[in-house]
Amino acid sequence: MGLLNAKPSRVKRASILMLGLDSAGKSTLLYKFRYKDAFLTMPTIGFNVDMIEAGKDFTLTFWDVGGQKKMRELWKLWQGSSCAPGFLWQDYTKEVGGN
Ligand SMILES: Nc1nc2c(ncn2[C@@H]2O[C@H](COP(=O)(O)OP(=O)(O)OP(=O)(O)O)[C@@H](O)[C@H]2O)c(=O)[nH]1
Ligand SMILES: [Mg+2]
Repeated sequence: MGLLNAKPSRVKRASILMLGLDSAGKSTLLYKFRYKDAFLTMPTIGFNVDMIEAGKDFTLTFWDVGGQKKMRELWKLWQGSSCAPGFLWQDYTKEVGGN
């Protein structure tokens, strides 16, 4: 009964799938979004999932999937899902080289 009377949630939700090779910086970016700070990360085994309130009525769910070769097998699990794919690659040489 309670469920029948429940009002539909006004909160909008979206999911972002973070894909990229190992050490591209996916987990670092997610922790930065989540905690506004850089974290010491470990290579992701499997995946991390985190929900972030992006606005008053808007939440984003991030799926951060490990990018090591043996983890890339998992990527296909999200095939056909409603997640928006976000590919991440990184060229750190620009940071250290100053180009
Ligand atoms: N210089 C520099 N290092 C970074 C940056 N982003 C991440 N790193 C470093 O790169 C390493 C790997 O970062 P992660 O965020 O764990 O990489 P990942 O893409 O999650 O890797 P997997 O979990 O193995 O798929 C860590 O030592 C980070 O500190 C960046 O923008 N600049
Ligand atoms: Mg990671």
